Amino acid sequence: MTNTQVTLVQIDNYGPWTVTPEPRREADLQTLQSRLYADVSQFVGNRGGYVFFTRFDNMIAVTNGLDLEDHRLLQESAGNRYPVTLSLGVATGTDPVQALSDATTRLQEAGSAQDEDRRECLEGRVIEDAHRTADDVQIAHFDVINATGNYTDELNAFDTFIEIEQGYAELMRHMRRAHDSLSFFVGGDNVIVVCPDLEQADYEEAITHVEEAVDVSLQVGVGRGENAHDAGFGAKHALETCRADGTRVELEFEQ
Ligand SMILES: Nc1nc2c(ncn2[C@@H]2O[C@H](COP(=O)(O)OP(=O)(O)OP(=O)(O)O)[C@@H](O)[C@H]2O)c(=O)[nH]1
Repeated sequence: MTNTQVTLVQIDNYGPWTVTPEPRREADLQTLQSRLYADVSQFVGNRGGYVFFTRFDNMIAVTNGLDLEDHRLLQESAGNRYPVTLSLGVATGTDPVQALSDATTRLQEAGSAQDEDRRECLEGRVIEDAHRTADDVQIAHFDVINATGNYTDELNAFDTFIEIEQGYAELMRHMRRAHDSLSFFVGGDNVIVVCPDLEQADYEEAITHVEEAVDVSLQVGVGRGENAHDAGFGAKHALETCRADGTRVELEFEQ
């Protein structure tokens, strides 16, 4: 059984900050957001976790292996180096969507994202070391089949982007509704999905659904591990097997 530890990272009072005392230059906001994401990703990634940029002002992380002390250090380090601060909500569970909902509720109960007095909150609980297992995280790494030949080398860069985004939008909605999973675009033609205990047939169903709905063809590798890196690394190896064998779904673990 999976037991995913999810952390919601929220920039405190960011909306008001972007327009105080007057609107700030957009390029500066984009630079701040991408540097902050890079730093959070490096901090969490060095400890075996994954962070997804999602909306940049709210980022979602899989943090199995990080304890509350690690979370506090992330807040302190970001607060020392950026003009904004971070609040963190943490929750765990067999269903990653439910874990994210619980993490979100904890932050919402601590105060609004635009409450001046809610700063550097850390709410929630992590998985005790003694309860961690080698199957806690299940990650699926989806990729558009031959995106280079079908899109990148054929269409202009914006029309390629539209095709890839269509595939992502359909996959993310379907995985959320039908399979209780969280999907994140990670660049190129790749989508990483944080899953509960799904099986080969679930992934085949999702790929068929996306193909029928928006005519985008996907392949997927799936891995498990004690943290996001281990599960995601297994998924990448399984995806290489898809590429080598021409298969659509590869699991790197026994069902
Ligand atoms: N984040 C991330 N991006 C990747 C990864 N592998 C490839 N990409 C991105 O995906 C783009 C397309 O690469 P591929 O997926 O290998 O190319 P493809 O033409 O779809 O070929 P096949 O996947 O073999 O069908 C690259 O330019 C990268 O931007 C990965 O593991 N992680």
